[in-house]
Amino acid sequence: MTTADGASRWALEARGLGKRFRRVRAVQDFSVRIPAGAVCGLVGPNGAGKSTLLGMAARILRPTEGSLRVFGSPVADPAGLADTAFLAQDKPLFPQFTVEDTLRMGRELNPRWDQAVAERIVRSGKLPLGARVGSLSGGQRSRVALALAFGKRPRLLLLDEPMADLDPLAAHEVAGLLLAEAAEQGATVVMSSHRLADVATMCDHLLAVAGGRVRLAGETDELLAAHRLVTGVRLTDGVPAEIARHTVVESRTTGRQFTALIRPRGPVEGDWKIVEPGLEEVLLGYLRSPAAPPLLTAAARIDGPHGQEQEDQEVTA
Ligand SMILES: Nc1ncnc2c1ncn2[C@@H]1O[C@H](COP(=O)(O)OP(=O)(O)OP(=O)(O)O)[C@@H](O)[C@H]1O
Repeated sequence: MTTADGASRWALEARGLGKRFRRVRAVQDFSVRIPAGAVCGLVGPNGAGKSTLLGMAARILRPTEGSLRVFGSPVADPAGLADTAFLAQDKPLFPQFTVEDTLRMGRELNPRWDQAVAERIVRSGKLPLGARVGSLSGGQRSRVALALAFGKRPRLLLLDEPMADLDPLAAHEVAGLLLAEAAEQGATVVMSSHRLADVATMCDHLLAVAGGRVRLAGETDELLAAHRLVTGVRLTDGVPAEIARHTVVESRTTGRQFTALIRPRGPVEGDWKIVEPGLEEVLLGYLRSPAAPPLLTAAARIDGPHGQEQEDQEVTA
């Protein structure tokens, strides 16, 4: 689908996407889309396929199944390369280069380079342009790597754990910088992270993966609003019948106390305490329960032969 000016509404569209490394299926049956302009958190346990997915979108890895489109063009089309910036987990930079050399390299390699943007990011961290990259702290190196990425003026910024090695203060600073630059440039950001607090504060979209498959995808608010956390005193063994008629993502019992994360299919009957769960409760529920059906909001879902099935939802407290 395209907008009035002909641009694709979707930054990423995966249809039946898969990546196999010999016997390992790192990504499989992956059908999802991320709208242009989203700041999307990519979350999941170690080995879930997050880096593989980012690597395919960044054109570093070639899909072995299905298709992947970036702003409507097949990922194999070299024309889209200039639109994408990728910040790998280890933020590769040349340690012998100064900050200034690094920005010069960015300028020489990228036809759309914006020196003012790159310098603003570096200067706002009070980094001397003459400092050698190898002498910088982890947080300062992250800032240089982000300057290099944003200097490209990308439409799509793919970040693999951008804040993993930062202290809380530096992480807060880098998060603010990232959101401000992304908003100013109108860029779409897909950012993998194990730091759920960062994802909750920064991201308006979520893509949760496990075992190379989509578990949750769509607008964060909508995903959370589709769930309820139900607690109360259990009177029978197993999941009480009035709860079992909803989609039960996860349930547990401690003594006589029963707790369940559900996707309500209508009003929840019975004497239960019912609240809307937080991001961490929802994510952990899905990651602990591989058999729970995935949930994709209408914006994230791709219908068709490779699209995921989704149940009808009716959310009521
Ligand atoms: N080059 C490779 N060769 C073989 N197997 C690979 C390769 N890259 C990734 N894998 C495998 O693919 C699966 C997904 O790995 P990936 O790095 O995408 O996970 P991840 O979600 O990014 O994990 P983490 O949170 O630990 O960074 C893992 O089982 C991993 O061992």
